[in-house]
Amino acid sequence: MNKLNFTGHVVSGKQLGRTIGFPTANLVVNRTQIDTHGVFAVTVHHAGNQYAGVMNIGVRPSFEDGTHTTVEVHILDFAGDLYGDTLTVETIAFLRPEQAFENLEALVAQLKEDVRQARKLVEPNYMYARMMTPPVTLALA
Ligand SMILES: Cc1cc2nc3c(=O)[nH]c(=O)nc-3n(C[C@H](O)[C@H](O)[C@H](O)COP(=O)(O)O)c2cc1C
Ligand SMILES: Nc1ncnc2c1ncn2[C@@H]1O[C@H](COP(=O)(O)OP(=O)(O)O)[C@@H](O)[C@H]1O
Repeated sequence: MNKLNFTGHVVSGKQLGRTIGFPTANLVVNRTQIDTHGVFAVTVHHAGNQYAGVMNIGVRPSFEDGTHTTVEVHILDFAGDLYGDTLTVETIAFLRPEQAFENLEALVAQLKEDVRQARKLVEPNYMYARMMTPPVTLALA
C-alpha cells in the first residue's frame, strides 16, 4: 500500500456519526494528496497528541448518490470538539474497500470491526515506541 500522509481541517457534515456512536471528523484536504478510496487504520496527529483512528475515503454508498468524495476520521478513545481544527493523518494499513450497507446496524457492526483491527495494527506501534524510549534515554545520559 502507498502510504498517505496529509493534513486537513475539520468541517461539519450530516451530524449522523455521533448518533450511531461513531463521530467522524470530516476533513477538507487537497485532492492531489488523495489518490485512493477505502477504509484505513491511521495515526492521527492533533494539537501535539497522537491517536489511533479509522478513516474512510469514499462516496458513502449507503447514504449518498455516490458522486461526492469525503475524507472522514473517527479517533479512538477521544472525545472533543474538532470543528475548525487541523488534523494530520498517516495511513498505517488498508483495511477494506468501501461497501454499500443495507442499514445502519450493518454499518455500525462493520465500524466496530474496523476499530478492532485498527487497535491491533496501530497501537502496538506506540507500545514499541514507549518500550524503546527509556533505554535510549539512559544510553544518552
Ligand atoms: C472507518 C469508517 C468506515 C466507513 N465505511 C463506510 C462504508 O463502507 N460505506 C459507507 O457507506 N459509509 C462508510 N463510512 C461513512 C459513514 O457512513 C459516515 O461516517 C456516516 O455517514 C456519518 O457521516 P457524518 O460524519 O457526515 O455524520 C465509514 C466511516 C468510517 C469512519
Ligand atoms: N472520537 C472522535 N472522532 C472524531 N470526531 C469526534 C470524536 N469525538 C468528538 N468528535 C467531534 O464530532 C464531530 C463529528 O461528529 P459527527 O456527528 O460525525 O458530525 P459531522 O457530520 O459534522 O462530522 C467531529 O468533527 C468532532 O468535532
